[in-house]
Amino acid sequence: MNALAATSRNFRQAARLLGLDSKLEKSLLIPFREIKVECTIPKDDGTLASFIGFRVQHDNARGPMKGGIRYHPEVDPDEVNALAQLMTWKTAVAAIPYGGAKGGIGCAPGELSTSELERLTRVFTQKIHDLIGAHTDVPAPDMGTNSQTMAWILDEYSKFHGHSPAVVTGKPIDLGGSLGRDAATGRGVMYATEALLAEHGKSISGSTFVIQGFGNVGSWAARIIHEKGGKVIALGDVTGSIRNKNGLDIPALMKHRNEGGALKDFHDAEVMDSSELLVHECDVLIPCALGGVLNRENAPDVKAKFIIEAANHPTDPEADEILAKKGVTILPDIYANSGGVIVSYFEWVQNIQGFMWDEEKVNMELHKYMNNSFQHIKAMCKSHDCNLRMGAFTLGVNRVARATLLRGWEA
Ligand SMILES: NC(=O)C1=CN([C@@H]2O[C@H](COP(=O)(O)OP(=O)(O)OC[C@H]3O[C@@H](n4cnc5c(N)ncnc54)[C@H](O)[C@@H]3O)[C@@H](O)[C@H]2O)C=CC1
Ligand SMILES: O=C(O)CCC(=O)C(=O)O
Repeated sequence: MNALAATSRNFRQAARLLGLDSKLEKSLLIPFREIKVECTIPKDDGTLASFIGFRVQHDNARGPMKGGIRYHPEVDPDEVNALAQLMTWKTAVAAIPYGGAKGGIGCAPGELSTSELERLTRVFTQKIHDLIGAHTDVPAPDMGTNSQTMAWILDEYSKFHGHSPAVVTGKPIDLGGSLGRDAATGRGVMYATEALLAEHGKSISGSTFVIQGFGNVGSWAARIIHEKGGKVIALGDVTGSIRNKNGLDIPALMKHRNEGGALKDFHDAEVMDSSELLVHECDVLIPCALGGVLNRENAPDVKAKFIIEAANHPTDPEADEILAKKGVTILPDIYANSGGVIVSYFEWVQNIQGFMWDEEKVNMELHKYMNNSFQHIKAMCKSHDCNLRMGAFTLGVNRVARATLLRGWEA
């Protein structure tokens, strides 16, 4: 099942639990606007290369649409559509005043030079600049993009609309970015994990972790979990996977990676087959890379007791059912990885206020938002007798439905 079919299925299940009117249900599923643009750039060698860029703006009932921009070879319209829809429910679960959007360009960023990436980002921005904005649609980083990408978008957008720091979040601090945004998704993953484990009488310091992905989300999650005393016993990225049953030395691994070393060359670990990573023995499994990685093929072999969905849509519905039967508890993406968009919201607020918060305040507010959402999700689980995914979906969908109805349908 592709990401869009899976996300829409979860939405429909939540709509049924909530008893939503069928016309409202249909209207909430259809995206507000789907943008597809052709982006041609001169490569460094003078030849031309063409790429397709997408931005799907899913819903704006609760506020400006919000969501990342992904650079990856597998970016396709259905996936962007699904990710945009997930953003709508995610911002509602987090109770931040946004709708949902997502964008992407089908490209392999690792195969483009920095100047080619800059040209591509600028051309993409030229094509969509009149459809984004601080009060319409606010992009941010996602897989394959980072604060530098946001700086180029800010600069290109500002040529058309004047200096506009609030048009993107996840910017460099020197351009109005927020302290704590870089670490926010990983830190939010830690707060979410802490809340879930506490419910089960467990703690991060007494648990073992396996993490897939060592980019922005995975490396920060690993680092903060390690700081909290958690033992990260296996870890993998696109280049390979490693393990150490006594716990990987995450600060040393970060240093090794930041000096250009590949995971497999890290001295204090054993190289393992990446196909074993997601089914490795552990208490907590945290996928922090691609979608659909947990499916009917590997779900029966998963040994983790808890799965924290730091990636977007890592578990397909078939795996969801298999894992539920095995008694695995899954903390869903629209809550587990919401730390990133929550601190994006703080960044946007700071840009609009023209006042910068210190990092302590950012992290304290993030903790408060993550804990509040967890309590609200649990309340929905109780009132609808459902699992955490449906608790989060019913919470998010209900908030968007209420906002839509309050705004009215009159033309
Ligand atoms: N950056 C953010 O603030 C947020 C990101 N997310 C989600 O978290 C996930 C990761 O995003 P980022 O860390 O920002 O991306 P990133 O581009 O910084 O890192 C991606 C990581 O995934 C690894 N990876 C890629 N393909 C892989 C494969 N086939 N097998 C194993 N590892 C693979 C890469 O090697 C890299 O370590 C995505 O699903 C993204 O949508 C969710 C919320 C916010
Ligand atoms: O920070 C943001 O605005 C969006 C982050 C994002 O794309 C996500 O949560 O999946």
